[in-house]
Amino acid sequence: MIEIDKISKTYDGVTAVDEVSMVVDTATITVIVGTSGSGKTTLLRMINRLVEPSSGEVRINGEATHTVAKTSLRRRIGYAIQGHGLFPHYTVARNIGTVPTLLDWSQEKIDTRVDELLDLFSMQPDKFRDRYPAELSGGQQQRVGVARALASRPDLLLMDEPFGALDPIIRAHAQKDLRHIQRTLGSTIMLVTHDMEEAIQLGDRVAVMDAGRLVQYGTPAEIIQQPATEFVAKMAGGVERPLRLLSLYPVSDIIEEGTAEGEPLDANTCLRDALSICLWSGRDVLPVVNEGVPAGRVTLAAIRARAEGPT
Ligand SMILES: Nc1ncnc2c1ncn2[C@@H]1O[C@H](COP(=O)(O)OP(=O)(O)OP(=O)(O)O)[C@@H](O)[C@H]1O
Repeated sequence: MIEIDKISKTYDGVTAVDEVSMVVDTATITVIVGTSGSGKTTLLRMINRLVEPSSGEVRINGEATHTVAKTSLRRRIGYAIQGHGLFPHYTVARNIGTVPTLLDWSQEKIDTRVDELLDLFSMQPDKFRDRYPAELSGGQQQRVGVARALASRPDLLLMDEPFGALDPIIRAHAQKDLRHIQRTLGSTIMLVTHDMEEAIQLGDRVAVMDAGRLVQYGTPAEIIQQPATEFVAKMAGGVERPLRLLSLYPVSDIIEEGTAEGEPLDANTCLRDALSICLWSGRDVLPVVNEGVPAGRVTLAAIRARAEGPT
C-alpha cells in the first residue's frame, strides 16, 4: 500500500502540488490525470524522490520514503517515461537487466528474468534478446522500456506518459498489454497521463489534478457519473460521458435469455461497441456468444439503461 500524506511542492513561492493525500492499494493501477501544469509529474516524482517534497510524506508499505536512501528507493521503484529512455548502446537483454545487475543478481537469474519478460510482452526472446534499441519499432522499444522498469519486481512502478509517443492503434495495444501484465504479475502501478480516455480505460482508480490540487479520486465510473467539480465533468468528457461509461462494462453484464437475428457479438465486447453495432446495423437486439457458444442476447434498451447518469 502506498500512502501519500499531505504532500506539497513549492518552487520559489509557487505551489506546484498542494497538500495531496491519497492511498493506493497494492496490485492496482492508479492513473493521475489533469491538464498541463496541474502538478502530475511533480506528484509522481516526489514518490521516488526525484523531486524532494517541500512538506508531507510518502509511505510505502508503512515505511516513510525519506528514511530510505535514494539509491535503494529507486531500485525498489520502477520508473518508465515517455520515449522509453533505453540505453542505445546496450542490447535489449542488457537494458532489461539494468536494475537486476545493480542489485547483484546472478547472470543466470537475470537471463531467466529477461526471457520471461520478453515472453510476457510477446517478443520472442531468441529473436529480440540481442538486438539494439535502434533495431526495434517504436512500440517494441516502449515495451522493452516497461519490461526494464518491471525487471526487479519493484514494489511500485511509476509511469509518466508512457504511451504519449505512440500512434493510436499501437497505443491501444500497449494499454491492453499493460493491463494484462499488471494482472499477471500483480504489480502496483501509478501512471500519469493528460488523456482521460486512457485514465478511464486503464485505471482501477483515477486521481484528477487541477492547479496542484487533487480534486477527485475515485473509480472511473464515479469520475464519470459523479464528477466532483465542473472541471472534472469537462475532463470526463462532457456530452460523451454516457459513451465513456458504456466503455467500462462488457456485454456479459447485461445478457438476457433468448436469441436474436444476425451476426453475434462476443460477451467480452464493451457496451459502447455493442451500441455502435446496434446503430450501424439498425438492430435493437443482438445475439451474444461466449467463446463461440450462444450465450443469450443483449438489447438496445438494456444498453441505454446502463448509459444513464444519476437522476
Ligand atoms: N523544477 C521546476 N522549477 C520551477 N517550477 C517547476 C519545476 N517543475 C515544475 N514546475 C512548475 O510546477 C507546475 C507543475 O508542473 P508539472 O510538470 O508537475 O505539471 P504536469 O501536470 O506534469 O504538466 P505536463 O502535463 O505539462 O507535463 C508547473 O507550473 C511547472 O511550471
